Amino acid sequence: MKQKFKSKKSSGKQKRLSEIEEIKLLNSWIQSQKPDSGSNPMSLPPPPAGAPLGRIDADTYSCYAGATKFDQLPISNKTKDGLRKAEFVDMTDIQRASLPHALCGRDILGAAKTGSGKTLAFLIPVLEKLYRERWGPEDGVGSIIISPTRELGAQLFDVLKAVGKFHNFSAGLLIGGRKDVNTEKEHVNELNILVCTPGRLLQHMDETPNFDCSQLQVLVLDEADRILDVGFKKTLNAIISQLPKHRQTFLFSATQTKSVQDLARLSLKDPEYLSVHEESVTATPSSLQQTALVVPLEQKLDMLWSFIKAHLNSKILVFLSSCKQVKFVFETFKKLRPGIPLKCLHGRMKQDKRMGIYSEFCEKRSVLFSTDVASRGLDFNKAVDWVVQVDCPEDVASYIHRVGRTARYHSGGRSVLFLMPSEMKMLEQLESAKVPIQLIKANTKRLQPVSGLLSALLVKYPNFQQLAQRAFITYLRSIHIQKDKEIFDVMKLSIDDFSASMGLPMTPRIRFIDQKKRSQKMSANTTTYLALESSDNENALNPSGEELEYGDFKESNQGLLPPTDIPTSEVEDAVPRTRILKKKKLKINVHRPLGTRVSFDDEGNPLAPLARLADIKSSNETFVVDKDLKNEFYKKRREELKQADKEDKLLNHNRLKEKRKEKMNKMKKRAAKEIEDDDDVSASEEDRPQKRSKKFVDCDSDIDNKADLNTESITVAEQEELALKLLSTLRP
Ligand SMILES: Nc1ncnc2c1ncn2[C@@H]1O[C@H](COP(=O)(O)OP(=O)(O)OP(=O)(O)O)[C@@H](O)[C@H]1O
Repeated sequence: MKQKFKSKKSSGKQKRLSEIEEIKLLNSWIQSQKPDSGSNPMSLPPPPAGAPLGRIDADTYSCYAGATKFDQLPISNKTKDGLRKAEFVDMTDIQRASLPHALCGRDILGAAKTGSGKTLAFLIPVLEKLYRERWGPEDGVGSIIISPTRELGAQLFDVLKAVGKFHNFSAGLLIGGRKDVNTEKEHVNELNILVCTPGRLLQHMDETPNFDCSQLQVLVLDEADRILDVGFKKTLNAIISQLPKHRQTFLFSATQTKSVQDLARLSLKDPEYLSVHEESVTATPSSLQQTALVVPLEQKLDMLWSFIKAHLNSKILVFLSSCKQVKFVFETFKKLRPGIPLKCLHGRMKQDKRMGIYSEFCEKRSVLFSTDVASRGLDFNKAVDWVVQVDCPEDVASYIHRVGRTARYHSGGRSVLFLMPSEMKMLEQLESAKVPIQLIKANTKRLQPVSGLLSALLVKYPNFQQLAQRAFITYLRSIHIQKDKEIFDVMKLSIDDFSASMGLPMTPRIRFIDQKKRSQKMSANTTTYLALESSDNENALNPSGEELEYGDFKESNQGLLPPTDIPTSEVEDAVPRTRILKKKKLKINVHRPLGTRVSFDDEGNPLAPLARLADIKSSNETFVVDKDLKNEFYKKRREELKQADKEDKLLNHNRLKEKRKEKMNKMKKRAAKEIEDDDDVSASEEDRPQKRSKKFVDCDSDIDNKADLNTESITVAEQEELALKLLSTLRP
């Protein structure tokens, strides 16, 4: 037993010694054969087949910069074993270009087409850095890998587990939507590698006691351009401010940021910019066949239905622009049973369900309706056959990531983009960004209309009507908030036909469109009005000022992120007009700012009150309000209001006085009459209490007061009479 313990101890020591030896060798190899800064290792010749690797003699090492296989790199045996086990042998272009630089400690900005193996390009150097630093459990967080979505985080974590299988690091997946945040908090400080979404990471930074990243060695931003855009700006800035500046940083994406500001925010030090496909003829994988179809808005659902029916043996990923649309199309199509399993994925789903759907779609032939939550990074296990973009992506980058869910690594794939006639400019933008897309004509003869079926469904299942209304509104709103107004113009859409195509019996009224129409009319009349009211309008159009959801996705960037929760108040649809008006009357907005009341000029044009004070300052008809005049205007208005208030108070006071006087008169008259009656009737002594009791019961007929009756002081006859009177007051 003792011997066994001894031999175990000595084998552990042996292992440590050999690890130290290995690290020493790796460090010397890396340092001696460093590629030149700014060079692209892919341009170097690969080591000749059968040539010795690593140390050749005392001070000579093999050149690793031109390596084409993982085995030729100065990486640990543990990583090599992990790679081998996962069947990774040859490197892809981005791996060949970036790994030699990353291994020698440089910051990397890596760009390569979708599905080209960027994940390993940053995971291998993370493992190697910590290994060479002999990172252990007591050293805490050594590397943070940030992903914009939970699903991508989970996928990265799986690859890390596979490649790092033989290492001893502890790693954790920290993503939103998980209930076990408290357990996470207990263990997060013991983790060496964190794979996380920005929100969850910041939550730990804010809430977990003693959460310490001060020793961080490597920071990775996967889908860097997405994480650096406005949606994550605040969160990322808060995270960065808590990280040490002295670290290695990797930024990877298929559509990389080149913004100097972004790089400055991350304090990158002379980063290596490795864009391996920049010279490529196309920006998308060459094995991807891309087509576009002109589909008017009102035919989109018919086209999608027909497409699904014609591809029942395929794995299809369908992109729509909002959660509500995904829900509507998924629920209604599911009821119509197209003959292929349907699934949906969006940011409003519970995390467990999201993960379940993601894994199922990896395994089975089916149709997955999704928002942009599935647009980046996801590598669905068995190839996706088709990517269908029913709603136009917000920009070229978004298009590239969406279609990139198919044709990954060496496999092929196809994609189709539905474009409305008003969105044809997108085709030009794609072509100029080197996206080879072919415009084809839809065969409308084979179109299988679905609108009739949807109408029937909406009648049968009233809750579908609500779904349809919300989907209708969120779609229009998603168009409205797009930045590129040349492509996205909500006013160009045939809204009634669209509503009918969804099976809706009436077109829902939408405030922001009504407002837009009104303001268009007004802008024809007066520029002043618009200039003064514009900020108000904006609030009305985006009432929550919401951080819109992109998957997780309480994350903003108006374009990328599908607008999700439109308040139901924006739906004014099928409710009769009178009811709406009634409701509206009750809703008085007490917070309505002064100056939004509309006045009219002599010709009947609407005029904002302050417009009267406006001066035309320049020839381009900009109206400027004089500050003094404005103050005077408000002062006068305040005085007017004060005066009106005073008058109101006086009026009320007089009214109350009058009422009191009337009451007094009535009482006086009644008393006088009673005295008269007493004089007329010669009543006996016994009669008197009767009178008193009568007074009691008659008094306001208040039956609740009956307990106050002083029954002790009155006779039986009086009591009987009282009881009778009481009963008569109770009778209906
Ligand atoms: N060297 C390699 N040998 C074989 N397969 C690889 C290699 N590197 C990556 N792959 C495979 O290629 C596929 C795509 O890799 P990965 O997800 O890293 O692509 P990506 O460039 O990050 O894509 P995206 O831009 O969409 O995020 C994965 O299935 C991965 O297993």
